[in-house]
Amino acid sequence: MKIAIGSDHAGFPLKGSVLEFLRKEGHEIIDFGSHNTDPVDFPVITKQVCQAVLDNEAERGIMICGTGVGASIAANKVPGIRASVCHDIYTAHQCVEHDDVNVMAIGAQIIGHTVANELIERFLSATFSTSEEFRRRVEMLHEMDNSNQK
Ligand SMILES: O=C(CO)[C@H](O)[C@H](O)[C@H](O)COP(=O)(O)O
Repeated sequence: MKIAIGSDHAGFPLKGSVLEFLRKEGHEIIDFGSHNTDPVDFPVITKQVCQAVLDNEAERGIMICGTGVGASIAANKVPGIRASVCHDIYTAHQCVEHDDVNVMAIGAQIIGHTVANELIERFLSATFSTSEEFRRRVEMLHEMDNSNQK
């Protein structure tokens, strides 16, 4: 799968092991930085990751900040993006199955690399349900995106 990934300075320490894991699993990666621990504002990198998903350069996005919170807030402001902080296994797959989440946010100050890799594996292997109820709800989210753009 093609994955767009990014972090801020707080997420950078976890990004290395995540990149290694993604490569080992055979994923194609677009890395939008950060490439060191110099302070960088998470909305800047988050927007780039989200744009790559919207442009179909990547099928899913992964953002790593300190807590995952700032990145998920920023990503959810981009029309067409549905983002979630995923710090437990159930959320990591259910958010895709029910809500068609396309950007996962994780916090390097909250979880370690082993948990991060397992969460990412569950997120990437999940697929959106074909059930009408979930499709209907995500369609409502699209409508909210469109009305907010006006
Ligand atoms: O977690 C974050 C936002 O939700 C950020 O990654 C930062 O860790 C957090 O905002 C703290 O900022 P700082 O510049 O690292 O002190």
